[in-house]
Amino acid sequence: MTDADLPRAPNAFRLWREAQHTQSRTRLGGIYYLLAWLLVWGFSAAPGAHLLLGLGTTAFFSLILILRWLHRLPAGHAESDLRRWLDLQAWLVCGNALGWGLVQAWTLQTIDFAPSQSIAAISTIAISAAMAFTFSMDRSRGALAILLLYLPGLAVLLPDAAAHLGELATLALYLSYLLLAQSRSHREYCNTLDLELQLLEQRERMEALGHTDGLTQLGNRHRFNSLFPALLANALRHGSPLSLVLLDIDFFKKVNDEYGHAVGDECLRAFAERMCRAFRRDSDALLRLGGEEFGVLMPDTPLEQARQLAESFRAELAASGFSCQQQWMPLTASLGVGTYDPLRGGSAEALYKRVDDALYRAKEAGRDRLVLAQPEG
Ligand SMILES: Nc1nc2c(ncn2[C@@H]2O[C@H](COP(=O)(O)OP(=O)(O)OP(=O)(O)O)[C@@H](O)[C@H]2O)c(=O)[nH]1
Repeated sequence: MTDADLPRAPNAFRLWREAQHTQSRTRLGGIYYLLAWLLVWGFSAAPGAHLLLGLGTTAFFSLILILRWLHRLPAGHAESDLRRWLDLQAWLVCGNALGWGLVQAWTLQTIDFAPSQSIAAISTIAISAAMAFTFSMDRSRGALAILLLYLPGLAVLLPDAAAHLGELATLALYLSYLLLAQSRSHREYCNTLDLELQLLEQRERMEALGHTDGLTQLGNRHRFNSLFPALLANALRHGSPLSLVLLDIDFFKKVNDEYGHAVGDECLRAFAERMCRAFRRDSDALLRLGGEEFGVLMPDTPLEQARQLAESFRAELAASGFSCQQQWMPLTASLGVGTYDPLRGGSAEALYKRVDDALYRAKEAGRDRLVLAQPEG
């Protein structure tokens, strides 16, 4: 998945990231339960005497291990799919934890497992500590999984609390430490996610700025250079025409010279706004190519349609001129229009040159006019 495919809305991004982290952080967890169980069983006083329990528990931990391994993330980032995936993964993790809690309780009350009690206890401490620090994506589910590791053992010790006061107090202390650590690692996880989201948004803003002309907010030359070949390739693939209009304000230098640069800027902004009103299709790309030169890329638009739109823009501009600071001044533009015909082929550079030549001829012929580009030779 590339950055362009990442979910854009913050909540969708968080959910998608949570699912990703949950997968990478919980995939291997199941193996430790299985290994710990084999140690507990293998070092008990009489493993052979508990063959059925030993094999059954081995099968249980193996099954959850396989299920956790096979439970792969959904391909897209549909919210309902991700939530369902997270729910099932949490069931598997909690089921694993409860299974281990029961093993721990079993060792505490079965005399044959007395020799492996410390193996079970160390394993519980190691697994729960790992859980507090790695399963930090979801605070309540992480806390539940930790509690499930300890509660069955505590339930066995509680009826004879007086005899186990020291162990119970230590366990309670350690459990509260774990829950605090898990809550803290959850906060840190959320902060990291916030930071990642901010970075992503900043990068998007920077990219947009790099493609936008600061004065008119139209796409800039950089945007044109990346968009033009892409739209041309698209036109070729779909067999549809792509029209290009180049527009150049006439005698713009005079506006600057007579009224000042600020009015010149205002004039460029007003020109861009008029373009936006004239070329309204969502698929049209409006660009400022530099100075007082503008362009419009019109996908799926035949020459005649592009000519009509461009011509009505020109006529309206010439009729209304430009008003600024309670002054009216004439404003006209020269235009070149051409179309890429996918049947004839040709490159982006060739189309640009044909339309630019047409614009030059419009200037040469006296300005305030539209000239059609020569057909592809
Ligand atoms: N105010 C302002 N002026 C700009 C900007 N960019 C370019 N210009 C000016 O636009 C003018 C373009 O002048 P020319 O290339 O001679 O074009 P023209 O005066 O429009 O003449 P023709 O195109 O031949 O009709 C120059 O004076 C540039 O300084 C800008 O961002 N703001």
